[in-house]
Amino acid sequence: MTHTAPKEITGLSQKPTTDSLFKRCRNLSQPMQLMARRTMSVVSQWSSRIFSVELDGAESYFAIQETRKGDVLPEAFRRANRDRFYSVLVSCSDRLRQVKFHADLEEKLLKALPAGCAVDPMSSFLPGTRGSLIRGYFLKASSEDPSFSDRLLRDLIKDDPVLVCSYVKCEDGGTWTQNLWPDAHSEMIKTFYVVHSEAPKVHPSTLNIINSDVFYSFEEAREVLKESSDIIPEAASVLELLPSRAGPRGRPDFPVIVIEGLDATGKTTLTESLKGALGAALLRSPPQCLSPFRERFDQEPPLIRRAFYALGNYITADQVSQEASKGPVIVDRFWHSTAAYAIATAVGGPVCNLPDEGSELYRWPSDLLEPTLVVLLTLDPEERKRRLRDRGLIKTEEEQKLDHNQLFRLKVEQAYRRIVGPVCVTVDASPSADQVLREVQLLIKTKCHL
Ligand SMILES: Nc1ncnc2c1ncn2[C@@H]1O[C@H](COP(=O)(O)OP(=O)(O)OP(=O)(O)O)[C@@H](O)[C@H]1O
Ligand SMILES: Nc1ccn([C@H]2C[C@H](O)[C@@H](COP(=O)(O)O)O2)c(=O)n1
Repeated sequence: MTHTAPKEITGLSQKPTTDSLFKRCRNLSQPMQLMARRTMSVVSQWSSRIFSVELDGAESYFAIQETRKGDVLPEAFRRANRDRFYSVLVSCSDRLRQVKFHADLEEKLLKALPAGCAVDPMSSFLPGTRGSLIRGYFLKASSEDPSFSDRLLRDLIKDDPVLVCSYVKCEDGGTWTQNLWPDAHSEMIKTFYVVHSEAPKVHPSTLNIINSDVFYSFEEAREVLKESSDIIPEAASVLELLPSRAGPRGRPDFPVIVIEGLDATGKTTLTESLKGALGAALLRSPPQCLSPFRERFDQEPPLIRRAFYALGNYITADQVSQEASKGPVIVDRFWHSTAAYAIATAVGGPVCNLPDEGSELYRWPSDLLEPTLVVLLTLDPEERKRRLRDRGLIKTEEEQKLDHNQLFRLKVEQAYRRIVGPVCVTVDASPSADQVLREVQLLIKTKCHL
């Protein structure tokens, strides 16, 4: 089968040596050098990458090849009746700049692109390689003015940490080429043929979870806040509230019981009752002292938001240690919530995309106090919705959103159950508040001898 290379790439494939690229890097400012080095390291393994485009919530994968072998068109290229696509992937050695830029990119693209363009989330990764996932968007250009998108992306690539590719249909229509554009630091342009790729065995988002979504040590989470303090003044205030290091993990004198569950499963009701019934101290994570900063961190990308919640657990752990030398302690949410919500958010799609049971992603942080018992309250979704409505915090239009989020809630609940470390017991929270209290008291008696 014959294929004519698309015009824009003909004659541009002079590839400079790695050495000449490094030399060029040395003439750049330090942040630019870092950016260039990161780009080079990503580009050096470009042809081994798999690309994933999210279309209507489902992922379509494609690989790239230097020579044309077979023409199974990836889903992303089959659907729309367009003749041009682009990908914009964010890659930068400064992780804060990377996540902040990515967080703003979709809006930036949608604002700038002409009407009729579509922007879908996409990512690229090296199968099985931890930390290799980079995220961005797949653009379907408007056929009315294709040169507009070209110009926009050429401007973007000049100063911003992005790798841009255009996708052009081969003249015989059988397949498409991916053309990796040169950026500000290189003259490389590479052309590949796109081919369908099967879904990887493990969902690609799991490759970047460690220290991006879930933090397994105090130091790793604190480092993110330290890096953020230049751009987020509140981060400096949170750093001041932190203990100097993770507290000792020795067994507390009195039992520490954590109550976990989705919102409106009855945690507040139960923890208040347990406090009275057991004469226990009641603590929560995030702790009260972080309340003034929570709203601010909830607006940040996952890297920063999750580091904030992770650190909240260490502050609570310190308070727990002190209280547990005097009597039993009840804790409203702790590390299970931090990890389960983070994993469920990071992993798109259905429950089967979650890391398998036994995955290292569900391990308890080695430097965090282990509770004696974790009680996970579960509730039928309809009853939970009824309780939310009765509580007055739900409006009719929000119910639709809740239904839509049902998949997310299923993932949170599964992730909760898969976390290993302290003993975690599931309790059905649908009986009356008194009955739930009695059941949990019995559990505490059996497991904590209290
Ligand atoms: N066992 C129960 N039976 C019926 N209603 C209950 C029960 N437990 C709690 N509720 C009611 O359900 C609503 C949610 O309960 P609660 O605030 O304790 O949940 P929560 O898990 O702490 O929620 P959130 O995480 O959103 O703070 C409240 O109106 C509460 O009175
Ligand atoms: N220890 C914690 C407590 C809470 N979170 C996050 C997870 C959810 O996004 C949200 C739920 O809290 P609520 O609205 O019920 O107060 O907060 C966490 O990550 N870690």
